[in-house]
Amino acid sequence: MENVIELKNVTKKFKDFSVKNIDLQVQQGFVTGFIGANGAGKSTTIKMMMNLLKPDSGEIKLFGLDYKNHEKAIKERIGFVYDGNVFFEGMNLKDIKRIVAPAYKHWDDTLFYQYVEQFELPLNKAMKTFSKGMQMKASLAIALSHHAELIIMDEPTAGLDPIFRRELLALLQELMIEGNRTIFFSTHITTDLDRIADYISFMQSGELVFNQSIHDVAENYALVKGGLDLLDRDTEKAFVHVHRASTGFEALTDNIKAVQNTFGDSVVIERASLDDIMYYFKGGIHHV
Ligand SMILES: Nc1ncnc2c1ncn2[C@@H]1O[C@H](COP(=O)(O)OP(=O)(O)OP(=O)(O)O)[C@@H](O)[C@H]1O
Repeated sequence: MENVIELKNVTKKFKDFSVKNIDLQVQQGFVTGFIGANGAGKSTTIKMMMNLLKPDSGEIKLFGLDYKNHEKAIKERIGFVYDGNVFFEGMNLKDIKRIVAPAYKHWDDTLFYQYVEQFELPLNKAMKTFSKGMQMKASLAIALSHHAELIIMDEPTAGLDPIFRRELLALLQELMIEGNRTIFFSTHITTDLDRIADYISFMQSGELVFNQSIHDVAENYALVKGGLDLLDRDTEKAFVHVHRASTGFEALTDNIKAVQNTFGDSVVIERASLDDIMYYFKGGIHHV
């Protein structure tokens, strides 16, 4: 299976924060949701994938190509959407299209106008008058109109109303029918991912905690509830993190089998949501 995105040991250091030793492979033909708390390093990683930021060390390849020698060829194949006004504020969508279209070999005017109509976007109004949702739609219409094989989005659903968010997810699903497309996007709305993601990449404090299929995440992680008397130095090893309350404990495990072997029927094991997983990881790996 071809890796559309490949990061090998990628590191980027800022004054107070680093993205560290990221190894990530994104396979062709799947949707990957990129999750993590505020400031985890998602946007920094996406910017490096887009060559908007240079890593201090490590290797980044898109479609097996590096940016040093193949920037134009790579960008031709990517549709990039991010939360923020990419375009010149005073311009309208028609002017922007006139500038952007010639940059792409596979630009499709018919498709562009189809999205403009579908997203109900005005062509002659200055972009600065657009609402956040309209700006996101405009950014999407441009990104989708050159038959990109890979769509990379940084929080595309942020600031969108629930109806358009759902429409956007349906649109992304439709785009995936073509088979060889790949979508990689960051989001804080993890329930969106239950609808469309095949893989989940989870970043915390500048490190990639995992990149797993949504099926494996469900198989590997669970919430465990039980009495405090069950916890000791050894039994706690089965957990990523434990929360204690006077009524008992609640913990996240990444090893359901070990929990079953250790505790048997004396604990309750429940499905962990992506939010649960992020919440417990934030508590830190806690083996006593
Ligand atoms: N150019 C920069 N110079 C210095 N620090 C930076 C720079 N860009 C990002 N950072 C810092 O890196 C950290 C990670 O930021 P980043 O935007 O990658 O996180 P994120 O996971 O996308 O967060 P959010 O979900 O809130 O958008 C933050 O602490 C931020 O302040």
